[in-house]
Amino acid sequence: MALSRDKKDGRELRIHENMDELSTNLAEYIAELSEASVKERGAFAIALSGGSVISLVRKLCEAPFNKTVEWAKWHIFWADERVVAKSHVDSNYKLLKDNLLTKVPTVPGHVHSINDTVTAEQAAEEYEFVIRQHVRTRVIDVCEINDCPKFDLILLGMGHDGHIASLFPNHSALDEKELWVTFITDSPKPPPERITFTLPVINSASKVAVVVTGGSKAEAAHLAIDDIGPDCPVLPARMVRPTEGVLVWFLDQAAASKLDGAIGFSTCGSGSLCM
Ligand SMILES: O=C(O)[C@H](O)[C@@H](O)[C@H](O)[C@H](O)COP(=O)(O)O
Repeated sequence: MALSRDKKDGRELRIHENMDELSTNLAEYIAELSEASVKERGAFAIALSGGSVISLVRKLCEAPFNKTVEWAKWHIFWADERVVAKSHVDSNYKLLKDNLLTKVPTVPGHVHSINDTVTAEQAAEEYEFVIRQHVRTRVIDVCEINDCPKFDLILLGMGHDGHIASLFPNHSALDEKELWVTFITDSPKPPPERITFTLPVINSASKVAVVVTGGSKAEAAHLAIDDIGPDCPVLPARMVRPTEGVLVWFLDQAAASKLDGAIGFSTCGSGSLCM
């Protein structure tokens, strides 16, 4: 039974007993968002990160999701991507292609990967142009407050250091407020060259889901989620605070083990936790 705790400032915490429960809950969440977006806008604009979250997304290849999700309405982007060939083992495009895109009927023309033949700087520039085109046609919605793209869902993992997408602690990319897509050439997590959404784009999304599993990330999850006071190190994951949208954390019990009050959960109704 998934446990979840609604936090009053627009954030929700869902803690799961095991990976199968987490992957099922995540798939249900994504399928629900897809259905709502297609109904409302005729499209579902999703941006995904790389890492272990994609192994959990594989659940969407199974029944009922593989048949019930309107895959042809999906427009797929990457919240960050390594600047390597799309066939390279480090490519987030290859990761999603191998785990999802070859297994469900998405439309190839709706899969928007980076240009892997240019520099990181050029790839970021071109990717932003592609996103701008899709905002203009409203395939991607727009955030009325700041004219940023308003993705229906941005799906992120989190590193042990609290990085999200390719926004790493104390990196200048965190300060980028104008560009929608920027690039780095010194990623502490290899490979070094990456493009990444900037925080304004991430925080303009309708929904942001951050998926964190494993005890090695428990401290970062605590620092990212709990109210720690003014001396709290500001991890990139803590800077994910959607302006109008909703942030949902999907954690397993190991990753949640250092959260304040994590032991105080009790389930009520459909697995939602009543504080
Ligand atoms: O391209 C990347 O490296 C990812 O986008 C990165 O942000 C990833 O999501 C985290 O590092 C978590 O990765 P794991 O879940 O595999 O630890």
